[in-house]
Amino acid sequence: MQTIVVTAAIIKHRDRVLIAQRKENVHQALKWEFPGGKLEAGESPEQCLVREIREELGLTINVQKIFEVVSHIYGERHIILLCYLCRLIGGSAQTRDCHDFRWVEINELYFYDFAEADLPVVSNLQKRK
Ligand SMILES: Nc1nc2c([nH]c(=O)n2[C@H]2C[C@H](O)[C@@H](COP(=O)(O)OP(=O)(O)OP(=O)(O)O)O2)c(=O)[nH]1
Ligand SMILES: [Mg+2]
Repeated sequence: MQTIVVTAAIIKHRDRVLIAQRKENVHQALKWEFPGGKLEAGESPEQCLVREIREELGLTINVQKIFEVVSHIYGERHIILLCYLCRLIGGSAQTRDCHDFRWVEINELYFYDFAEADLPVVSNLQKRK
């Protein structure tokens, strides 16, 4: 089994959080997630998140602190998901490398079909609201 390290950004802005929908024809296609991606060689998790959020949504963020670490197995893929609280510092979101995105209230997160690894993160966000 392969283990991959993935970063995910919880970007809160005016009582809403940014969620993204994964593209068609990728792992977990069309599921909703906290945007981010795989750590590349030599990169810190913070650098990875800043890069991924620019690539996928065209936004500039500050990575603030770790919120949750999730270990999840999807068949033959084991992911370690590092979820960070982030602050938006520039840009307005565009669908550069995602299918869609939404700014949603924390109590609306339940309406979206999230990737399985995100379910504990969604419920923790709702608890700590
Ligand atoms: N970014 C992100 N990935 C997640 C979340 N939940 C979840 O199960 N994943 C999984 C889906 C994928 O198997 C893996 C992340 O891969 P990815 O496809 O986003 O990676 P990437 O952005 O670097 O894209 P690529 O270069 O591989 O195309 O983690 C989440 O909330 N955010
Ligand atoms: Mg990604």
